[in-house]
Amino acid sequence: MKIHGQAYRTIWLAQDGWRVCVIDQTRLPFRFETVTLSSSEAAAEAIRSMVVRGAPLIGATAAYGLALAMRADASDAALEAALSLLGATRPTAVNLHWALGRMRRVLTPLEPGRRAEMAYSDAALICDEDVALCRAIGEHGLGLIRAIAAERPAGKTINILTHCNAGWLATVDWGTALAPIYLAHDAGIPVHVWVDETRPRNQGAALTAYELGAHGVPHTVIADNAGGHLMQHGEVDMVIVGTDRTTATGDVANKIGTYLKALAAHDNGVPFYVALPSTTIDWSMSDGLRQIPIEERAAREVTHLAGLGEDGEVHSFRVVAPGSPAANPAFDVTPARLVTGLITERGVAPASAEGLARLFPEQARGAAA
Ligand SMILES: CSC[C@H]1O[C@H](OP(=O)(O)O)[C@H](O)[C@@H]1O
Repeated sequence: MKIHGQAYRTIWLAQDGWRVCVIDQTRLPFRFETVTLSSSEAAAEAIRSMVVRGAPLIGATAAYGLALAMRADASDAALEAALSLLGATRPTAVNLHWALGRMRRVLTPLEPGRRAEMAYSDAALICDEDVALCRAIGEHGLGLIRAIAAERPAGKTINILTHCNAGWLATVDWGTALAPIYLAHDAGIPVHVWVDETRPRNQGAALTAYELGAHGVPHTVIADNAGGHLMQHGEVDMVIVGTDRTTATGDVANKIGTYLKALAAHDNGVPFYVALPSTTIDWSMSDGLRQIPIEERAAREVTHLAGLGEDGEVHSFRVVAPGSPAANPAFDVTPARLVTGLITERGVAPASAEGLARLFPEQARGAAA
């Protein structure tokens, strides 16, 4: 997408052809800074510290992290060490394990001398594929927005609520939940986005608002607890969120707070859609609540808030009483029964094993085997 008129992806090769550049998302929205990664350890730290975040982008960064590792040492031992290092960074986003598993299958059979070249090639392919998958999600999601607009008075603004950041900053480009919104806006459909701030890391207030503003999409940042009230008063026509891992039966792990929005949507008859590439489906899981690992992040993310001071510098402020403990589960699981539909690159599926198997028969067969 474009920032100040310049097209960007979230991850790209440096001009030297081997180091990897990413946008430092911990500095947004106040500073647009890039980080150049030159080792698998740096790639792992970028994922752990959320310099890069979002399931597809985590997968892409891990893939390039393996390429950096193979450039340094392409031995079997080094490959295994890099897979372990990168695989241990964050537990919930399945794209991480999908990308590492794909790269393992590609690299293991190769002579060490060929591994670096192939790793860079497959990492680039993973990025290009992600862009295409997310663009396709956008097209299918656009169809849903058009259908809702057709049921409203001509020209009425379609109000869409989203949680966290599932925009182009969470992927290589386009995003998942925001891709349909970008396409609807560009097609001239009047859309407005309620942007959940998304405590504690504020990906909504800091990243989604930044993205939508840069693209000229009308939006309003709201407290996380305001969404239910807006739904009760008819101010939300649909909800679209992303996901970090969705089971083969349609249970959805996403940023903490998503489940509460799904409950409010269900109670108010508001369609609740989840946008995802098939790389975010975990075909090995059928019970999200019991099987999906939920990342517990540092208490400091709850007790402190980063913001722009009067001096124009970014500071961290304590917002919790000194000495009070804080808990920080980073994701929750929305059961399939609360999900209206899954917007994938192959179309919109009911949130069920049958619905996903119809769109991805080859994957469902493999999981059943
Ligand atoms: C398209 S994946 C976006 C997904 O990832 C976010 O989590 P995090 O910012 O911690 O990586 C959030 O759950 C988004 O919905």
